[in-house]
Amino acid sequence: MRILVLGAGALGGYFGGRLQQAGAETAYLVRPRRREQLARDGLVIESPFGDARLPAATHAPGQGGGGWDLILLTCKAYDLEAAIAAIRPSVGPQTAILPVLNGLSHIARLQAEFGAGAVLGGLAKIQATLTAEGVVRQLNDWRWLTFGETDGRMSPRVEALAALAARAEGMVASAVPDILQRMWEKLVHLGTSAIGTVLLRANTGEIARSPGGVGVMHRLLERNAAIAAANGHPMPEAFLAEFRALFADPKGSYATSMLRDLEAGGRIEADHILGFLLEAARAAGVPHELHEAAYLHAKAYEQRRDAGRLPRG
Ligand SMILES: NC(=O)C1=CN([C@@H]2O[C@H](COP(=O)(O)OP(=O)(O)OC[C@H]3O[C@@H](n4cnc5c(N)ncnc54)[C@H](OP(=O)(O)O)[C@@H]3O)[C@@H](O)[C@H]2O)C=CC1
Ligand SMILES: CC(C)(CO)C(=O)C(=O)O
Repeated sequence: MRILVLGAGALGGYFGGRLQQAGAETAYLVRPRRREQLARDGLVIESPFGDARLPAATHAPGQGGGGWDLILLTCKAYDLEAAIAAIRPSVGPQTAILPVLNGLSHIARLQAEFGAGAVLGGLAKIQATLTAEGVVRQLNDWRWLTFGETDGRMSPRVEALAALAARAEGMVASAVPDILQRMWEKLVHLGTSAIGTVLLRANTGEIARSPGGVGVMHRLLERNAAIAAANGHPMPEAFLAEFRALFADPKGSYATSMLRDLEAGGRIEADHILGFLLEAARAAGVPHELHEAAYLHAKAYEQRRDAGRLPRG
């Protein structure tokens, strides 16, 4: 399978590298700084499932050529428009686009641009980061990539990707017939975790050990589940039980990529995740004062960051 990976950050570097190791012909569409790192050091992965240093073929955005079976789209949401422009010349009639971004609204945007049939649904459950030195570091043993056709068909192309990924070390990939339901579940999971950890600037254990912390997280979980249900995606009871337990665990150290990005002074997907959920809560008539506070907190952070007034680490 020929795979073009947009971005060689945490997820693009990790899953792209693992699929490359499994035998895919892989190239990375990257901007100049990352391109220099990859040319100098190769694609470096540090992982509980085995470290790797792989040769990485790279192309500049917009110059990836054609003939790709799959484009793995791994940018952050705030880079989506630039990423669309970067992959456009590489999308042919046989190319499937698999975005692994958190959130939901990018699917409609990609479908509007490339046609509904070109776009798969996808989600990643992993904790990974790209260090300043260009190392893709997997932070724990989470390694799940889930994808499927948005119309639920188990098509030859999703089966082929699942078969390739089954040969890859350090990842568990599943082709599923209900990817939109899975993406809503991920949004409830991530949305609750991100609102809580970003608003309170703490991981789930630190929140659970603080007065009222478990109650706040559980209220958020219920409200996000109510939003999903109002959109036709009720959360299964087993899913809710798993996350109630996670958010109540005083020994937990669960954090989100949004909290990591914010603590590093980086850009965050405030509109795509927090703004989206706030709008969806309003539309569904779900109480949303916590959503409002989290979104406001994130937008005020962006103001401060853009003005260069973040404390120096
Ligand atoms: N990290 C995690 O643990 C998880 C992340 N996610 C989600 O996955 C998505 C990706 O996150 P993550 O991998 O952490 O992000 P990263 O910031 O680590 O990687 C994104 C990469 O995309 C590149 N990129 C963006 N736009 C372009 C472009 N136009 N052309 C070329 N390269 C581009 C960036 O390059 P440059 O360096 O040039 O900016 C960057 O290296 C997000 O939606 C996130 O919420 C989901 C689950 C877990
Ligand atoms: C759900 C979670 C926390 C881990 O996959 C995530 O998606 C993130 O950190 O962005």
